[in-house]
Amino acid sequence: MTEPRPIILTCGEPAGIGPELAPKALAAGVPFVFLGDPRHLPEGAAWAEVSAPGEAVAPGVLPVLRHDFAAPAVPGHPDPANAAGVIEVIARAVDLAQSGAAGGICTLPINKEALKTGADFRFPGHTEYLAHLAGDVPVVMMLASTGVQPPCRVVPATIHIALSEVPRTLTPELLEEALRITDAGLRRDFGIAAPRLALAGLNPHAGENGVMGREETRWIASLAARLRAEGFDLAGPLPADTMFHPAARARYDAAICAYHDQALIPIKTLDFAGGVNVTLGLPFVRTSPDHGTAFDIAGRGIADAESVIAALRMAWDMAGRRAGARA
Ligand SMILES: NC(=O)C1=CN([C@@H]2O[C@H](COP(=O)(O)OP(=O)(O)OC[C@H]3O[C@@H](n4cnc5c(N)ncnc54)[C@H](O)[C@@H]3O)[C@@H](O)[C@H]2O)C=CC1
Ligand SMILES: NCC(=O)COP(=O)(O)O
Repeated sequence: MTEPRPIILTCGEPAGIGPELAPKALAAGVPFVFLGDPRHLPEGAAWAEVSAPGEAVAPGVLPVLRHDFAAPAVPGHPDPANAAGVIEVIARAVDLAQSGAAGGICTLPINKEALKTGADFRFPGHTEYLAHLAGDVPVVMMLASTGVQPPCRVVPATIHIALSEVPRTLTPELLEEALRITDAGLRRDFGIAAPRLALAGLNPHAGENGVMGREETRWIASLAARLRAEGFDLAGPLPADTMFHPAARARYDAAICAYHDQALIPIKTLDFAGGVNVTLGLPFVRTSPDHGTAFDIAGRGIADAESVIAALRMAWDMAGRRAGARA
């Protein structure tokens, strides 16, 4: 039974709210170190440079593993010169987690457009980039609430693609993989011994027996039946519009949805402040706040730190479970 190593908090987009959230995140009360350029922290923030995760600093002081960027940050205005630094920080955090020097990573938000423009970043987000860095392993994005009961946990089986591409991207293989990774992730990282899964249909009313779309009758229902026969506790395909009220959420531990907004609208509506984004399937722990770079408020000091605090605590819990320190 050993406590895990500290979590790495990656800086994300320096022109977003990430850097101003880092000092506020000390309120999480779990060991972590900020990986980024200290010039991007808010003026007056108490920070101290460390050379490795876990090096002691005074209470209330943000430990910083220094990563020098090309340019200072102007809130709300991403500098293309800094895009490479953002990407390097994520890769460096993964190295630290993979080597065992860190217990896991918690990522502050990146701006996908800024990375594409500034560094021709070819991944739609952290999730896909982390899967690549881990050796192109299959993963799923799960968003988990911490501030509502019954909890809301959602997995979009397809992620950052155009809505018009969803029906052809959502294949039986992809959906089955998402269900299996979610089931395994809930057991491994959330201590849920027998996960109850709920599967959303693709179409309104889950197709209503083929009247409003045929994917459910063509293959989704039979996939669900096969997995149930194998032992999965799996309901569905269900109409997505009635899956997220409290009585419905009480019946499952995670909802597997067909596409991004079907999954993320309910959780961001129910618990924007306390939502945490988790990547399941990676060989290391990764969480993130559920919000983005919020350029509209960056630099004003008003960004709410609840989600990053919840994300750090969740990463610490997951790391503890993997290290055998928690049940
Ligand atoms: N994990 C990540 O790296 C994520 C990155 N993004 C990226 O962020 C960028 C902006 O995305 P948007 O859709 O505009 O979402 P957003 O979450 O950045 O902002 C949506 C609205 O919520 C507010 N908001 C967000 N976080 C807040 C906080 N902590 N406290 C107070 N108010 C907050 C913003 O001011 C804005 O009005 C995009 O490039 C997107 O791809 C979005 C989500 C996650
Ligand atoms: N909409 C959720 C989101 O953009 C998170 O993406 P990722 O960077 O965590 O892959």
